[in-house]
Amino acid sequence: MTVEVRGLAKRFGRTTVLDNVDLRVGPGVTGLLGPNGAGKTTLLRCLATTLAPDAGEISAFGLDPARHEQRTALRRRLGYLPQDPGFYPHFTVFELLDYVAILKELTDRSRRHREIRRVLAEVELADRARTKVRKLSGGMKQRLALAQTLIADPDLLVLDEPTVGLDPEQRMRFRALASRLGESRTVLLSTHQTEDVAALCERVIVLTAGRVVFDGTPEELAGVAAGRVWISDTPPAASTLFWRTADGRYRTLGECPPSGETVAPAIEDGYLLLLGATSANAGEGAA
Ligand SMILES: Nc1ncnc2c1ncn2[C@@H]1O[C@H](COP(=O)(O)OP(=O)(O)OP(=O)(O)O)[C@@H](O)[C@H]1O
Repeated sequence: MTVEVRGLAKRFGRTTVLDNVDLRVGPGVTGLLGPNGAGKTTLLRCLATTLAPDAGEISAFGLDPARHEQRTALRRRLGYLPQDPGFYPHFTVFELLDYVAILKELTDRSRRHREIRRVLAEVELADRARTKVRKLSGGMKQRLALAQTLIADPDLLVLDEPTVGLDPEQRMRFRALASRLGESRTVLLSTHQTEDVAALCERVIVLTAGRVVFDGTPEELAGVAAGRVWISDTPPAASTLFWRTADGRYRTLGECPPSGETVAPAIEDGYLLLLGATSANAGEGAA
């Protein structure tokens, strides 16, 4: 396993944000799902060595980020896409990547510039190399953030909501890139997009209130809702989650509606059931 986490705990003030998290993540693409505030970013920050946990152990490539020298060695093998990458707005795209590449110890100028051209091509920003960062669109900034993550070809990629702000074409390109990387590297990404998990991840971990509540394949997550997704001509009781589909029928998650027929569940259904969300939005579906 690339990453092993045991008994990880983190509090901010009185709030327990990570509560005894155990994880093992190996090569391939693993998705981290969880509602807002579940602790995903906090967990990824601990793995990316930007935040020290209060308790527990992390080992990545056998290295312990709590130890200074091992932390440095780990950072050499790590690419981290933070949720809010702070960019210097007056840098050009190329200057910014050059700066990051220097921090990543690419000291040879021509090798470094080759590497920058490589990552710019990966995220389709080659034609923006001379553009100031402040002039990029939101989606382009996100791709620039991804580009800096790829510099020096890290073995472990920790990506916090990498598809936020990407248009559909760029999301597809990201999936292609991430799955290619996942063939030989370890990619751990957080997302709210269950479609990305379905399309891309071999494994999915669900975190809620700082605890791992599911760890399995996307199919197994969908399977949580097996026999609990229905299509019917009449709306169900208002206490279940349902909506009217384009063909005028009702899709219900949870209790069987009158004369309902079961349909195959999606990952999102399993995820929502796991979070106990079937009555949280009761009746909204009829709107
Ligand atoms: N530096 C901090 N100081 C205080 N509280 C924090 C800090 N960072 C995170 N938190 C709190 O920790 C909890 C978990 O936050 P975190 O950002 O890890 O969640 P998340 O699962 O990534 O959420 P989202 O999906 O909204 O990005 C939240 O209650 C948040 O307010």
